[in-house]
Amino acid sequence: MVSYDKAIESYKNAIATAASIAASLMLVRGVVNELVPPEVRDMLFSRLGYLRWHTSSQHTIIIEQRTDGLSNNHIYSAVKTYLATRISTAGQQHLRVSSTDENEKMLVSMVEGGEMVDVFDGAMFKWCFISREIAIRNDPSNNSDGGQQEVRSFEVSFHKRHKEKALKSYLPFIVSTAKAIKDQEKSLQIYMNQYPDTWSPVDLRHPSTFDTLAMDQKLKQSIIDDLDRFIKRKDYYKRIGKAWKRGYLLYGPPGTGKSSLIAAMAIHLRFNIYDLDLAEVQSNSDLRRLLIGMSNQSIIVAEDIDCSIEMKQREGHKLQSAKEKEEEKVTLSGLLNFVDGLWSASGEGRIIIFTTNYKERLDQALLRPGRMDMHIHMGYCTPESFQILASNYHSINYHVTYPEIEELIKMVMVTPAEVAEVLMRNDDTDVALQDLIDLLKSKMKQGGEKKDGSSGEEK
Ligand SMILES: Nc1ncnc2c1ncn2[C@@H]1O[C@H](COP(=O)(O)OP(=O)(O)OP(=O)(O)O)[C@@H](O)[C@H]1O
Ligand SMILES: [Mg+2]
Repeated sequence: MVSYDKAIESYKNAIATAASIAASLMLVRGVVNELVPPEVRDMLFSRLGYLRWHTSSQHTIIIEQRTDGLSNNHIYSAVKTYLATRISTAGQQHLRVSSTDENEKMLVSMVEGGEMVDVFDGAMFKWCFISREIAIRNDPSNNSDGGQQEVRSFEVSFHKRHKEKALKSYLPFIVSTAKAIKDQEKSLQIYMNQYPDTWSPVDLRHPSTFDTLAMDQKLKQSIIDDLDRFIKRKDYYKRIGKAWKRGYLLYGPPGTGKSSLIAAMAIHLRFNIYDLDLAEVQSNSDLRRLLIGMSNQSIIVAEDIDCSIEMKQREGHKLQSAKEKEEEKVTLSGLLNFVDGLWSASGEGRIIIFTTNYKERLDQALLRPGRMDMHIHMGYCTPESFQILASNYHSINYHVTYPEIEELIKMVMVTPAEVAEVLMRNDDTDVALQDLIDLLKSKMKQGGEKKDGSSGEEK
C-alpha cells in the first residue's frame, strides 16, 4: 500500500516537473523571441527540437526545401507531390491550391503550420508543413546585405519503433511514387523531321488511349501484352546480344485508327514519338544523324510507307564505295539496318512502327519474318468497335437502335473514323444514332457491302 502511494506521489512529481519544464520552455521561447538575435534563436530552437526528439517516443525527420541553402532537395519535391495525392480535403481547414500552367493539374498542398496524417504499412506518420524566416548573414563578398530568407520544410513524426520503416521503406516509397506521378504527368512530345536532319517537337495532344480505341478486344490486349513484355525484357535483349527494339507494321484502310493506335502505344509506354517523314530525308547520312538525334525510350514512326519510299534490296549494291552508300537515297531496308546497328549499342528500348494502307504493295523483304515483329490489321468497324465508339462519344452502353445498327455494321464497310464523325456531330444521342443508321443504309445502297458479313475484316 505504502509503495503504491509512493509510486503515485513520484508520478505526480514527474508530471509537475514535466509541466514546469514545458512552462519554462515556453517562457524561454518567449524571452528568446524578445531578446535573442534570430540566428542564435534558430540554433536554440533546433536544440530544443533535438531535446524533444530524445525525451519523447516520437521521432521526427525534417526535410528542408534546399539542401545547403541553395540547391533543391529532391526529397522535398517528392514529398510535396506525394502528399498532394494523400491529403484529405475533408480533414483540412486550410489548403493551398496551385497550378503552374493552364493545362497542368491542380496541386493541393498544406498551408504553413498545416498537419496531416498518412498511414503506411500499418504505421502512422504525422506530417507538418513549416515555413520559417531566417536571417541571412551580411556578406559583402557576394553582395548580400542580410535580410530575411524563407526556409520551408516538411516534418514527419512517427513512433520511434518505426524509425527503420520510415527511413528504409516509407521515404523511398514516397520518392518512387512521386517519380511515377511525375512520369505520368510529363507531357509527351511528337517530333517531326525537317530537311536535312533536325527534329522539331510539339506536345502530343492526341486523346487516343487503349481504352478509347475501337478495335477487336483480343487484338488490343495482345498488343498491350506485347508492349509490356517488351519493356520488361531489357536484360534479355542484352544477354542475347540483340538491339532492344520491337517493330510493328500497322495496315488497313484510311480512318481505321492506325495513327490513333500509335498515340495509344506512346501514351501507354510514356514514350515520345518521332514521326519520320522519309520524303524529307535525302541521304543515308541525314537519316543516320536523325536516328542518332532521337532520345532514349521512344517510338519512331514511318507512315504510309508504300507511298513514301521504295523498299530496295541492298544486296545489289555491294560494289558501292562507302561514300556512295552514304549519299544513296534512303530505303526502308536501309532504315532497318541502321536501326539494328545504331540501337544494338545504345541498349535503350525503341519501338519502330510502319503504317500502310496497302500491305500487298509492300516489298516481300519487309514482310518476311523477323523484319517487323507484329503485323497488326486495323479493319472496318465491327459491332464491338461501334460499341466502344458509342461509349466514348455518348457515354452509353446500350440503346434501342443497337440491334439494327449492329446488323448493318456487320454488312457494310464503314470505318471507325466515319462512325466517330457521325456520333460526334450531334450531342443528342437519339439523333446521332439515327444519323448513323441513315449513313449505313446509304452505304449499303451504294454497294459498300462487306464480302464477309461477320468479320469486319478488310478483304
Ligand atoms: N479504331 C478507332 N478507334 C477510335 N477512334 C478511331 C478509330 N479509327 C479512327 N478513329 C477516329 O478517326 C480519326 C482518324 O483516325 P486515324 O487517323 O487514327 O486513322 P488512320 O488509320 O491513321 O488513317 P490514315 O490511313 O488516313 O492515316 C481519329 O482521330 C479518331 O477520332
Ligand atoms: Mg494515320
